[in-house]
Amino acid sequence: MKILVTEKIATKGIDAMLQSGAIVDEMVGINREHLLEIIAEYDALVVRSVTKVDEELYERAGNLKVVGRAGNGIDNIEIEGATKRGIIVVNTPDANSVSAAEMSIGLLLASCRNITQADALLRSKVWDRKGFKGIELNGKTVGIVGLGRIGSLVATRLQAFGMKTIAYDPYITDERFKKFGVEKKEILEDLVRESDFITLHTPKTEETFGMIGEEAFRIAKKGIVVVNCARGGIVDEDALVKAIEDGTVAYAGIDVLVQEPNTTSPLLELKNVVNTPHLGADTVEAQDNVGITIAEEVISALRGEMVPNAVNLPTLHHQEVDGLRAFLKLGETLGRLYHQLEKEAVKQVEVVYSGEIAKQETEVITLAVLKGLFEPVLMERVNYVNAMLTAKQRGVMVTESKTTEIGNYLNLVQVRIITNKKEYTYSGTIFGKEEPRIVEVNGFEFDVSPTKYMLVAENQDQPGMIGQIGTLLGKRNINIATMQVSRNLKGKNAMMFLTIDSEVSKEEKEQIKNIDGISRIKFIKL
Ligand SMILES: NC(=O)C1=CN([C@@H]2O[C@H](COP(=O)(O)OP(=O)(O)OC[C@H]3O[C@@H](n4cnc5c(N)ncnc54)[C@H](O)[C@@H]3O)[C@@H](O)[C@H]2O)C=CC1
Ligand SMILES: O=C(O)C(=O)COP(=O)(O)O
Repeated sequence: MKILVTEKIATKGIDAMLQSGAIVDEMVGINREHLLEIIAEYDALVVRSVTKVDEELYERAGNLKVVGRAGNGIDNIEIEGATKRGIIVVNTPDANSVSAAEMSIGLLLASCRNITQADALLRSKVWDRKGFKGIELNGKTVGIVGLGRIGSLVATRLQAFGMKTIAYDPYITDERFKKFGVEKKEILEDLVRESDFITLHTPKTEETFGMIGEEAFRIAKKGIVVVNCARGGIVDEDALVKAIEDGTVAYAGIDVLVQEPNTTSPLLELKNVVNTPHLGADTVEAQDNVGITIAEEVISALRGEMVPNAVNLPTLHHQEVDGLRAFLKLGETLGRLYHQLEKEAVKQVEVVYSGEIAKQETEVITLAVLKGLFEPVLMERVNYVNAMLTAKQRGVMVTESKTTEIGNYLNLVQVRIITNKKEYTYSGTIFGKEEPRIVEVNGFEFDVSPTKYMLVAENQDQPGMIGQIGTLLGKRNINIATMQVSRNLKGKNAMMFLTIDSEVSKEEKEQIKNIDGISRIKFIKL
């Protein structure tokens, strides 16, 4: 495993990657041309907010499997290109939230109490207490745009300063507003009109870019304070400069700019703005946390394990991932069974979840089914990241259905594969905590612990069949671990499911096929 790190991350993070046996090349500040030249050598790339991870880079990165963003915002990473190629993108969304929230409050206080200006004057040997009269937070209204991880931390902290907290975030529930004691504003304009302070905590998206601009400053109270510790451009920089010059904005605290690095922004010239060079996440605690977390995630992702913070996978929490591991294995096994047993083009895949499992977030199990279904037959890499996209590209309709009713099993996952000719079904369950079992194939019931080598035979339900196959395998020194027979209608068809300890040669397969009464035999290798 070769990992390239292009931006400074904590030593603890690098050590964690090395301890896992990976080769880690730290090339902090590597230039673009050099990066494009060498990226093909690497399995994983670890970046912060500076390195652009885009189509051009993916085109050159033939071995890349994981992009690790040591931090939160992923606006420097093109997700679609990664998804298409099955490259998993992971980040550490929680690891630096507290630091970013504290920085936002720091900027707010520093700007409205003229702390940096006063400090600069005193350093120039002038003791002057005039001209620095600030404003208090107590009793004022702060408008928080985006009540996510950081916005909510800012809210509860500013409440301790005696501030009224209002927020605009149309994408979260009323319960979340209540939980944090924040008054909900249905429209941004209302928030802008009522706020004495506005602090931004949204991601940079088409919708949020420039959301605080000329129009907002036209309706804002005179003398407001604006803090942007989220992403450059969420507050329109030109409009902000104008609003500061005409007195609408009394103070601003700015940690992020559209163009970074940047030493020429007009905001740097304005005395009532406190500017910092994107330092929101720069604390010992946040960086240690980010470094260790990203190392663990990148290593897990390289090992093909589920990572809770994968950006291009369904959102899962740590406990959920742990609880689903056995189901992922089961889903993949059921998907694989189809292609080893049948050859017809798949039109539709329906995954039916019954019992306890139906209460959980099952999307990722469906991805495991698709991974199992497509991976063995496609040249390109198919994994959790691009399995759904692969299905779409192949015109395969994927549906999920759920019932919490418990039948014969506490949990049941049934995969229905529909082709132009017929429907095939494969069902499985989890026994105990971790043990996947195949319990049904095309209407025949079993209880099979899947193993690497298996043999499935369809035969006439007549005496002597089991004996003949058993004798033949025995003669060839192929040990049968388990053998089960299931029949649908007495005297008609039966299906045999054998788990065996070793592979079966071509010649042996032919011999079994020739046994009288066997209509079909398939060898399965998981
Ligand atoms: N300056 C720095 O060093 C740091 C900056 N950040 C940035 O802080 C920002 C917030 O991060 P988190 O709180 O972790 O994100 P989050 O995803 O937890 O929260 C963002 C919130 O914004 C809301 N939102 C999205 N579009 C919106 C819209 N159009 N109008 C109103 N609300 C909208 C979402 O519903 C969500 O609740 C991000 O831009 C992130 O990149 C994060 C860490 C450090
Ligand atoms: O985590 C984030 O979103 C940040 O903005 C921090 O960026 P950085 O890792 O300090 O370049």
